[in-house]
This record gives sequence, structure tokens and C-alpha cells, in this order.
Amino acid sequence: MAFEAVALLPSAGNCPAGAQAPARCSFPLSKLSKPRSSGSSLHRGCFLLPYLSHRSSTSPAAGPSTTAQESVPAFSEGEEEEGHALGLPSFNPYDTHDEYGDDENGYPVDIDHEHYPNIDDRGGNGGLASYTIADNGSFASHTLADTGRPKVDIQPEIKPIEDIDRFKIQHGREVFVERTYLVGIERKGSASLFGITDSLEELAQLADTAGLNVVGSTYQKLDHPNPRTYIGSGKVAELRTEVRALDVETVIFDDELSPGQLRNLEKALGNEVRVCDRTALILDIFSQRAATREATLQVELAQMEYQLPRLTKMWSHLERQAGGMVKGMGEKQIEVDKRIIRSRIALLRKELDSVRGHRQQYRDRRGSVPIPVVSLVGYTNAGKSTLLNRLSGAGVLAEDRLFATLDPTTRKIELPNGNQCLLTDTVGFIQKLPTQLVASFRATLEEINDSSLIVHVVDISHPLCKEQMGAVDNVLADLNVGHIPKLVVWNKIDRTSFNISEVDDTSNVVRISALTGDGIDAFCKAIQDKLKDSMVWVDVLVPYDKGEFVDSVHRLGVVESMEYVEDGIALRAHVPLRLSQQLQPMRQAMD
Ligand SMILES: Nc1nc2c(ncn2[C@@H]2O[C@H](COP(=O)(O)OP(=O)(O)OP(=O)(O)O)[C@@H](O)[C@H]2O)c(=O)[nH]1
Ligand SMILES: [Mg+2]
Repeated sequence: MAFEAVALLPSAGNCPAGAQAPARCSFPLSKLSKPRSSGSSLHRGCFLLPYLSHRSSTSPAAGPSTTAQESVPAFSEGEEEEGHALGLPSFNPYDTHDEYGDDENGYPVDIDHEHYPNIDDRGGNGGLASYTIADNGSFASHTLADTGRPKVDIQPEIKPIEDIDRFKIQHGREVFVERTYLVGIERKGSASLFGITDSLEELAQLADTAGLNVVGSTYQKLDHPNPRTYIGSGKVAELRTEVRALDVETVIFDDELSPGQLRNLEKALGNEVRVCDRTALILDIFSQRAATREATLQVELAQMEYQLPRLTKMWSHLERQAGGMVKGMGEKQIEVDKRIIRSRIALLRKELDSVRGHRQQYRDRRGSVPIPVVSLVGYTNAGKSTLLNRLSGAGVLAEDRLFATLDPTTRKIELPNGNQCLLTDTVGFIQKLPTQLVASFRATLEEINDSSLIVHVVDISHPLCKEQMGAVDNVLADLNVGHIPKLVVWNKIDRTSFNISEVDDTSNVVRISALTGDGIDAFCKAIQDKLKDSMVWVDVLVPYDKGEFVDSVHRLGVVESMEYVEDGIALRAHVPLRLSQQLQPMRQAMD
């Protein structure tokens, strides 16, 4: 079997000397032999502008030759297929018009052809090329699409022998296991939920999920992060020594680094070391996991937002290569890149709006079905999908790894009293959830706002279950869903023999094992009671011309009886307070 690839290639001579050419690929990154790349796309300056993430040590000689391997971003197969419809292949950094950013006065800056003859900005420099990857991973053929531009050679790079062992199959994908080192800080007197060792342990789990090999970690006690380098300068020097001694390729910091901190740390640790932070790591995991169009767009949007202020320095190699002749060119290019990212962000937002339009239609349709919605929320890996599967046979992917679910799935379940409710499983939370992700997943998370009841699923067997509960409560507070009644469920009781008195408030808790089914009946009964408890009892006669209220009562409440009588529909039901207020006149009519 062979894989068909589509690459966006600059025509000969268009690629700035030493800069890596952009390429896109329609099959998983791991299908290409890809030196110095993990299953993760955590290249410096990754995500959108692959050639910007060029590492000078692997730079091809100046000229048209292009290696596709390093420059291919990690797109899922599904995404790329749809990318054509989106116009993605025509998106090319070289294919912009003459306006290469604005100068300090806000005027468009034209590309400097005199100093930068290799960039041909007359439009359409990119061409669609296709090539085929044979079973053995070699390029079987390649052809340039009909662009009338010169042919560009794509030369597969041979994996060095010592690297071969480091390609592993992990979670069904081939990843290049990078040697990774973790760094955190312990804030003195901080009210942070997680202690530093717990936080670093979780970071290690995230790194492992992303396909990285953690070889060590360190932390420093500080009042607050150093504004220049996150950790103190002495610690940076210590880190540099450690990184060299352990032959570390990637250093991950436990908090989001400011653009300045990132830059300074890159400088301090040297070109061979990739510096990134918890946010980039989580974004990368999300991008590996994203399976639907909406999730893919949401993750890419979050990545772009993250990337935008961090573009500095990516073009400094131009100035180095030109021996300082084109001073300022790097800044100019940063403006170009920013403009490209901004237009990409605009495009993504537009696309997301249209995708969300469909979701809204679906929600509206669902809204017209008279069934209350119950949302499952919880820390990642708590067992939400397993619970949904147990109750509905939904067949949602449930795995022992972080962020298995990114897209909401809703299934109808029957309660013990015969009533039905819709149960929605959604993306899990984590401490220090990147703000960009919360923002771009807001639409997905807004589904929680629509629900009549929130079920907080807790992995009670986890040593940090209390801290995880706190982190989930923080995210829920951010989402402004405090007014929605909540039911706490302790999951995985088959695993643990915890002492109940150790956990503060057990009054409102149901104990279950989603895996074995223990406590599930009690859980369903608790949902039923909770749905009812949070509601007000009404006994109303709804006139026939106010039929929409009958729909609302069905949708938001629990109906005990409904009878068609001469003047309208007689309803006895539990409904949410707000709806009971609207029904007040009809209640009086009944009396
Ligand atoms: N022992 C035990 N394992 C469970 C139980 N419930 C879930 N698990 C396991 O916990 C792991 C995570 O389960 P998921 O259902 O994927 O968790 P999730 O909350 O949906 O996770 P995300 O989608 O990543 O947020 C899986 O390996 C499940 O088999 C349980 O009651 N007992
Ligand atoms: Mg899940």
C-alpha cells in the first residue's frame, strides 16, 4: 500500500537561502522518516510556518533542494483531506502580495528585492506537488502539479543508525522519542493546588502522552518566576550543564513562558535544544488527538494565538547567513509572519463559525426534543467516557491516557422512573489549562451551559483526587456555570480502599465503578433525584396557543403527567425555577 502526499513547495530560488521550504503532507507525519522530530510537533516555531522552525544544524545548502521531512507539520489525515476545501494548499507564506507587513508608521512594507533577491513575491510561488510513499517508506515517484514551475527534488533523509532505535510505536503511531528534561518552580507561599513534584509528575505524563522520553527534571524554589528566564540565572547555568550531560533535545517548562523568557532560554541553552512550555505541550497533544473538523480548527486556532507573540528570532538565521548585510530583515519577516498568522487566524475563525453553525443547528434540534441534558465533566482520565459507554453503549474511545476525548458526544439514557435524559461527555480538564484552549474550546464547553445538571466525575483512586477536583471547580467557575446543580461522582472505587472520612463532604456524592458497573443504578437514581430536586413543582394548564411552554417543560423539567383537556394541556411537572416563574400565570389559571 502506498500513501499519496501533497506538498506545497516553493519554486526554485524562492526559498530564502538556508530557510527551510514549506511543505504539507496528507498522511501522518510519522510515515516519513523524520530525523529530530518526535511524534509531537513541538518544533521551535512549529505549527504553521514549518520552514521557520528550521534548525540551522540540519540546514540544507542554499538552493532549491527541499527536505520534506522536517518541514511537514503534524496534520491528521482527515484534516488535510478537508484542507483542500478550505483552500489550505494555496496558503503559502511566499504567496502573499507585496505588502510585507506594516512599517512603524503603519504603511505597508514591500519586500526588499535588492537585498532579498531569492524571494519572488509576484504571487503563486507555491505549487502543489504530489509524490507517493511506497511500503518501505521510500519515495516512489514525485511530480509537480501543473504550475509551470521548475521541479523541486524531494530527498528523503536516511535515518542515522543510532536514531533507528528511537522510533517507537506509541498509541498506534510511530514517534521519534526525544530526550526531554522538565523544569518547574515551586512558588514560596503559593496557594497553588498542586505541589511542584505532583505538577512535574503530571508534566512527565503529558510529555509521555506526546511521545517524548523524559530523562530528568529539576525545580527551583522562588517567590515568583524570573521575568527574564523563568528560573534564576544560576539555575539556568546548572540546567545548561545538565542538558549537555544528558544529551537532552527538548526542555519543557512547567508554566507558560512569556515570549521573552522563551527567547532568553533558547539563547542560554543553545541552538541544539528545543525549549517549550506546558501550554505548547498540551496544545500539541490536543493537535495529535483532534479527530473532527471542529476540534482540529479549535486546536489550530489556539496554536496560532499562542504562536503569534512568539515569532521573534525565527528569522535571525537570515541575518546571520547574510553576514549582517540585511540587518532588519529578520524584523521585516517577523511582520510578514505575523500578517500570515493573523490572516490564518481570521480564516480559522470564519471556518469555525460555519462549523459551529452546524453544531448550533444540531443543538437547536436537540433543544426541541423534550429531554433534560446532563453533562459529564471532570479531570482528564477520570473515566467520563467509560461512564458514558457503560450507560449508553456509546462506544466512545476510553483509554488510559490524557485527553482521549476532545469532542462532545451525547447519548440518550433512560432513568429508573422511565424518563430519559441526554448524557454528554466532553473534553477533560487539567490544572493550568491553557487559556487559549479554554477560549477556543469555549463553544464546545458552552454545551455545559445548556445542561440541567452537571455530573463531576472524580477518579477517587488518584492520589491527587482532591487537587484534581479543585482544578475542575476552577475551570467550571471560569465557565460561569455555578447556577447549574452539580452531582459529584467518585469513580474507580474498584481500585481503591480510601477512607471516606478523609474526604470532607460526602453528603452529595455517589460512588461508582464505571468499569465494573458497581453503583451505576444508584448513580442513575441520583441523576433522577438531582434533576427533580433542583426544580420547582408546578401544576399548570397551558393554553393550546402557548404550546411552546409544553415543549419547554418537557425539555427542561421532569413531567409527571400530561393531559389534553378542553382549555389546554394540563401539566404536572418539576421544572427549573426560571421556567416556573414564566409559568406562573398559567398556574394561577389552574387554581
Ligand atoms: N479501574 C477502573 N478504571 C477505570 C474506571 N473508569 C475508567 N477507568 C479507566 O480509566 C481510563 C480513562 O478512562 P476514560 O473514560 O477514557 O477517561 P476520560 O475521563 O474520558 O478521559 P479524557 O477523555 O482523557 O478526559 C481508562 O483506562 C479506563 O478504562 C473504573 O471505574 N475503574
Ligand atoms: Mg474521554
